[in-house]
Amino acid sequence: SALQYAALQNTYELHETIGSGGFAKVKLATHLLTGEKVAIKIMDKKALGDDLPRVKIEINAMKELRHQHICQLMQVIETEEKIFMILEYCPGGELFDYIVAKDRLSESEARFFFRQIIAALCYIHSKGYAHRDLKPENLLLDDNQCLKLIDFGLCAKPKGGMDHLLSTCCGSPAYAAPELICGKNYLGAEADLWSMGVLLYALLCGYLPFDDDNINMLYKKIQSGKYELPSWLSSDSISLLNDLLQIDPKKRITMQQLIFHPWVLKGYSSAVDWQTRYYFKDLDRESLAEIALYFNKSLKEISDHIQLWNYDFLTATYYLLLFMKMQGKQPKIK
Ligand SMILES: CN(C)C[C@H]1CC[C@H](N2C(=O)N(C)Cc3cnc4ccc(-c5cc(Cl)c(O)c(Cl)c5)nc4c32)CC1
Repeated sequence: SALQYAALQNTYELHETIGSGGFAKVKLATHLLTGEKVAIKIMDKKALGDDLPRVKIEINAMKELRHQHICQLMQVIETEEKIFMILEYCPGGELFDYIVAKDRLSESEARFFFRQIIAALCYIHSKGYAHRDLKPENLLLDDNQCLKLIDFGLCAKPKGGMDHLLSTCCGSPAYAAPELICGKNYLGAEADLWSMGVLLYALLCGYLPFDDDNINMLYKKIQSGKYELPSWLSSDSISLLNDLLQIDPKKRITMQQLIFHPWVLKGYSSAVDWQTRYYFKDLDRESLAEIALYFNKSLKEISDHIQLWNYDFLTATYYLLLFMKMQGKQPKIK
């Protein structure tokens, strides 16, 4: 009811529900100061129960990750009952639906998207995170064919760094690496690379390499590492799939090799440019000035506040003005 969302009053105008994921509801909303659209993930703490830690993991991870192919977390609001995550809006919806609508993608379109997925994962791994739930449902499209990775509820940041073994068996079975489903300790990065192989297969074929209604049969198929090669796959695609879908994680291609793989380079003049394009060393003066003007504060006061990265309303306003500027719009407050 409207009362429940008092926390959003005068800052966001809520619109329709655009999706729901397990214990969350995602609503479209408008950030009133800028008029920009956002997605608000709304969770009820009681309903979350022992899933609450997953939400904290997702929030803490997303606060550290800033990248053109990761859905940006902009603000977090916590009340007695609710947690609200204000997120970058992705009007294009799920990559999953895009593939289904096209049946399957051409090799060049699959490459166009797969290079973006490589960039996102390469960046996440460089920050010491493994995603662990890679699948087309967790890759959204913005309004110019850019992919945005979402759902960091299962991500892991191993204490001892990325060469530290993980043990939790998680993620969606059809995308899970063999070493992960047979309960062995595994490396997050290696498991993500297997999932990228399953994802690439889904992009190129329009269906999954390993699939079965019976979970045990599914596990057997995954552990066999055998999958069908439809006639339309080029030999280059087959060789990359083979490199990614290696049962033995030590034989699986690494991220560093992947960004230079011939299939990934084909038709492009350069390797995958995976570094973040979001520059936060110094803050954007134009966006700061716009906020300072509106709140009648000094530039220094606003700059000092934004530098705290509290993920409050000012953080969201700053992110949205910055994104407006990156889209070539005037970063203006209404
Ligand atoms: C199948 N999933 C487990 C949930 C599903 C919920 C709706 C969502 N969505 C849609 O399904 N559109 C069709 C529109 C849409 C537009 N912008 C979005 C922006 C962010 C998110 C988002 C959702 C969740 Cl659960 C997150 O954890 C994060 Cl980090 C981000 N979802 C969006 C979203 C896609 C995913």
